[in-house]
Amino acid sequence: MKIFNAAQIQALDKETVSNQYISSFKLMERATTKVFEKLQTRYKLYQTSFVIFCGTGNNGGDGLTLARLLKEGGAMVKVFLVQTKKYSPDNAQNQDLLEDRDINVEKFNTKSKLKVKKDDVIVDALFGIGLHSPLDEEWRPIFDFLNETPCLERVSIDMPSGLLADVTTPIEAIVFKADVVYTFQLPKTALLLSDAKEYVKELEILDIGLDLDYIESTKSDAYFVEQEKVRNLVKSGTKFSSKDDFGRVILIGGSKGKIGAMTLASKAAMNTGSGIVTTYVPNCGYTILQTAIPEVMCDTCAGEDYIKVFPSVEHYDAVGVGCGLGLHKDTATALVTFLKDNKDKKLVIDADALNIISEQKCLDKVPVESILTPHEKELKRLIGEWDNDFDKIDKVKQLAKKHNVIFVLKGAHTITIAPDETIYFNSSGNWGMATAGVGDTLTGMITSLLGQGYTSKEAAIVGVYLHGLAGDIAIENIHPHSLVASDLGKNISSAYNQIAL
Ligand SMILES: NC(=O)C1=CN([C@@H]2O[C@H](COP(=O)(O)OP(=O)(O)OC[C@H]3O[C@@H](n4cnc5c(N)ncnc54)[C@H](OP(=O)(O)O)[C@@H]3O)[C@@H](O)[C@H]2O)[C@@H](O)CC1
Ligand SMILES: [K+]
Repeated sequence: MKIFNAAQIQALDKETVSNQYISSFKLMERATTKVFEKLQTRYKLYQTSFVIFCGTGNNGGDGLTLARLLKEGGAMVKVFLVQTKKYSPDNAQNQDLLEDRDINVEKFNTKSKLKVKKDDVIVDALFGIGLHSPLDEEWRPIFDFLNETPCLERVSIDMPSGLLADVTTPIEAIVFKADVVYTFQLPKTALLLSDAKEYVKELEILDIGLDLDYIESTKSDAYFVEQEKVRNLVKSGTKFSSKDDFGRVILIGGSKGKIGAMTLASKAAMNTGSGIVTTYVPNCGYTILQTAIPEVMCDTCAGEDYIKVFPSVEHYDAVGVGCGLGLHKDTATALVTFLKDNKDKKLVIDADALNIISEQKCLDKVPVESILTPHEKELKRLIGEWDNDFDKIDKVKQLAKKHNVIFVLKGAHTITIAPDETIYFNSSGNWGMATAGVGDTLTGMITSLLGQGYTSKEAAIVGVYLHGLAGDIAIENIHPHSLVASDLGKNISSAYNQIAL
């Protein structure tokens, strides 16, 4: 699914109205009906009272439409409407339709005293994608009230008001803190970034039937990766496949006390479908690995507790480096030599291998089309501080382009950034996955896919999605708090099955 900026969405809105021969009023009704249907399943309408805050534009128009639909659905509804001289035409038309409906509509300004009861649902329909700059300070008392007053839940239509869709919103800006945001048709970049975590606790994208031809023909560099995209990329075996067809991969890493990372990565590589997985660990890991995973071959180096020499990787289709590797200076020297000696080998680089690359300042030695999978701290060591998420993405984009490598920035919507400056936000996964070893599992999975013949970009996109989906399937039976990295490995098979459906 493409991600559009606000201007592109507004153009899409116009194209839809023109190509589908409908009025913008009808489109608003269609969009809001989708929100209404969501609220209908979220709450028992006849027992719930909604206080809807409406702005002066079409976001406010959605709020007014919703008020009518909720009232018809049996809910109690109260509307606060921003006082102004000029409302958008669809907003004004929906105001007219509220007359004689026994809905209390109260006009307010930034100095007004508002009232919400503790079991009301607050609906924020103040500003949507028409917001052109951060809100003025005069709005602070209103938003402080909306964000702090006790209520049942906070719902935003399209955008949490105050959040800009496709450029950064300053940290101190005034923004509504939504429990759930129902956004129309396509996600907006700001909704997917961790900077917005306080404002978007849950996100749902509602298909409102906007013009598909326009979406198809409009260029975008950013995508939201969903199941359908991954389904089209996943390869399957044939009756005559042999283990050689599924790639031979090697995972290099481990140090005393961190062999578990290699166990997780190797097991995940097997479960993702590699024909043959070899692990290369220091001596202390040999018995552990051979006992833990009979399917994996184990090779060791001269070092007892850490890796002193890297192996030859000539005969492998893909190489994963870094899980549990440690930062011993001999390991660091060996890694730098390894990078220099294997310029033509695409690598998956994670954890301490990334930390060593930062310390040794040798990103330029990383083979082209390698995949780097840093979490936030590892990324900071690589690129330094950033001002905000948009700045972070820009910096990584430049680096990916300069070195011709892929970055996988692990997080809530793990972001894959390719050297051609395309960006992929992942849609699968859950908070239970914020636990040790989950990154090692991902490294094993991506390495496996690379070994199976996926391009680097595909391996990253598919690996990240599959990994998140395995986590989502795991929490069907395990509480997110109790999820551990091994649960992901166990559910890769179910994730494949679900994608194939
Ligand atoms: N996409 C779709 O297909 C569909 C979209 N739909 C809905 O339309 C919404 C977009 O509506 P929209 O364009 O009318 O803009 P909206 O967000 O209501 O705000 C406009 C008002 O805010 C004002 N304003 C702006 N910045 C400001 C600031 N910093 N501080 C103060 N004021 C500021 C601005 O003022 P002005 O720019 O005129 O000076 C204007 O008065 C979209 O989010 C979705 O909910 C659905 O109905 C149907 C399908
Ligand atoms: K809103």
